[in-house]
Amino acid sequence: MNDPVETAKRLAALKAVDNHVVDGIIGIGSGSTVVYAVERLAQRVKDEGLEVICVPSSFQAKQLIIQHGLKLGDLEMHPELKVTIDGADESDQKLTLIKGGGGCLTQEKILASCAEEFVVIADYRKASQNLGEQWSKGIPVEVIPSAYRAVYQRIEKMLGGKSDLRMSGSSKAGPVVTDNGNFILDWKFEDVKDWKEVEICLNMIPGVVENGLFVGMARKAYFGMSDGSVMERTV
Ligand SMILES: O=C[C@H](O)[C@H](O)[C@H](O)COP(=O)(O)O
Repeated sequence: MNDPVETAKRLAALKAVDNHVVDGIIGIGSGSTVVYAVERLAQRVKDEGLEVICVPSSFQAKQLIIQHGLKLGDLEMHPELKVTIDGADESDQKLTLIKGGGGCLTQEKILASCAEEFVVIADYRKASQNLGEQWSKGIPVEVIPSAYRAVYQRIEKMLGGKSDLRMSGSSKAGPVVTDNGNFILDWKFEDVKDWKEVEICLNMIPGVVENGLFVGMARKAYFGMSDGSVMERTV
């Protein structure tokens, strides 16, 4: 594999799966980095007889689990997870994360919250000192479709910045619809001092289902670097 970003994602995923996965129930995040984690999990199941049941955070994660022949579970059967492994769009020094670039933030946050340990895997482009340095698309906010304008206005009044309704692009006219049948606003923030306060404030707006700020949830992150090493952050 020659693409340095893909190599970095794979190295981070391998290390996280090797260091954190033992027999038990595993939460599977979404996105392109998680693909490598699922591949590694499948390999360990084959080579070592690892006994895992995987709980997906999205349609994509479910497909990955099935394609790799791993055991599929759900939160109703398994509300307590040993570890959840997931990617991120950006992480600051304290492992405050922006997630939801792929629109799966709500289930991802649920899986992160149900796990004894939440481990982040990402490539070097995602590691920042402060949020917003690398990720310029804003904080994803999942909203009930009928409330999107009302939420949009409330966010601007309360927190400033600007929101955009995420659109599907060329393959379908209209907005992105999440796995839950909702819309996504991408809120471009300005001057945030307290991320926890913002996370709570966003979720207090009626019509908001969840937002993509993960504050104080991750304790460990692995970032694949461009030189082939893996940088670890622990908080
Ligand atoms: O909704 C998507 C998720 O939050 C992903 O974990 C995030 O967008 C990172 O994805 P990737 O591993 O493709 O960079």
